[in-house]
Amino acid sequence: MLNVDPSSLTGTVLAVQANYYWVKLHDSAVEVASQDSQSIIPATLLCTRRTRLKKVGQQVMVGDRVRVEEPDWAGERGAIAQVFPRQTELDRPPIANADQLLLVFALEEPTLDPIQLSRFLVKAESTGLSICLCLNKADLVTKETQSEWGDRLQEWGYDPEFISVYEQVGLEAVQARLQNQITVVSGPSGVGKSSLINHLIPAAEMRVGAVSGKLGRGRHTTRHVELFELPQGGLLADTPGFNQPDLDCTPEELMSYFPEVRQRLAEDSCQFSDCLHRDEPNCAVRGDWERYDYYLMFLEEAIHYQESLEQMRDAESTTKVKVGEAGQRHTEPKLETKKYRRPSRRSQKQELQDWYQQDIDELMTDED
Ligand SMILES: Nc1nc2c(ncn2[C@@H]2O[C@H](COP(=O)(O)OP(=O)(O)OP(=O)(O)O)[C@@H](O)[C@H]2O)c(=O)[nH]1
Ligand SMILES: [Zn+2]
Repeated sequence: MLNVDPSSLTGTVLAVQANYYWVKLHDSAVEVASQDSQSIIPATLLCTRRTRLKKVGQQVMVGDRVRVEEPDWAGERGAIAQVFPRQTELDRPPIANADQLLLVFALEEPTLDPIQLSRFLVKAESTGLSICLCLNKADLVTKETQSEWGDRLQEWGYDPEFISVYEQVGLEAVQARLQNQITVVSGPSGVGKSSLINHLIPAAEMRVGAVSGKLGRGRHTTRHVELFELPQGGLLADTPGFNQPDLDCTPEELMSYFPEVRQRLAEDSCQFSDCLHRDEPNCAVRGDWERYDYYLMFLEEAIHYQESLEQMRDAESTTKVKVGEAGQRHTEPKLETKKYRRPSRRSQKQELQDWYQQDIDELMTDED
């Protein structure tokens, strides 16, 4: 008979497969349980979800902190009885309570492209998580190139780690930034994400990897999300975060994703509250900061995005749902709504940006 305080048995969901959840018990829970039980307390339990949770539609995500009931220590089983409120929630990959993104780029092979990097940074900013930027393959560039990039990125508002997985340089600093955090890895293809992950998570820790197969190639094809334990504490999602750097943000959102804009608006304000920082008079943001042109380029995209949102909204309000005889629903246009179409305005910048997008899409296409 167990005397464990039922509320103390908490853990974090590391992986989800069908209706099963791999829950890593929190150290405190293991400690309490060990005092009360003769059995060896396993580090992870394979859990089901209580019917009660299913009934209220409570989903369980990787990263969720949960309370487990009715542990079967010998069988290493349990049941999730409660999901604690989430601090953060990512869509792609679906992960709860992530603290930060580990954005990995290479200095060479492929050559660091400031526009592609900015695109990823903007996307990373849009998650609201903190960003740890790692520039890998430092072995391929000179110290001067590294310090140039270092200064440049400081100006952008970032504090990158220069690393070389090959030469094992800078990896302790990365480890320190991952400690006790839930981190999601992201970055374009070929920059060394897998190499870095394999370094950070020793093979011995990959036991849970049996859930999804080995970490490494193939992890992209499964679209399976799993958190791995870092030896010094903390969890790392093996699935690279967003691979599609479509910005999908409105102009207003976009500006908040540039540290340079945030900083300028904290010190001063524009004459117009809805200033897009393009050519409006008395703008506090427009200026000779390096990424201002990228801002303008992404702004075009954000404006298009907003327009497409508005068009969708218009389309919704110009159709009505009809219910047919058999109860089937279909939409048909409402009468007498005036139709207006915006002239498609494709500036040079937009074309340039499309070109980059195409480039990135090609880069992003996995082998699967
Ligand atoms: N010179 C150098 N090459 C590296 C370094 N780290 C990784 N590489 C090489 O870069 C290539 C890509 O590494 P991966 O770890 O597969 O990169 P990835 O980001 O996981 O790539 P995808 O699986 O396509 O997303 C491989 O040939 C690695 O051996 C490094 O520090 N220096
Ligand atoms: Zn402005």
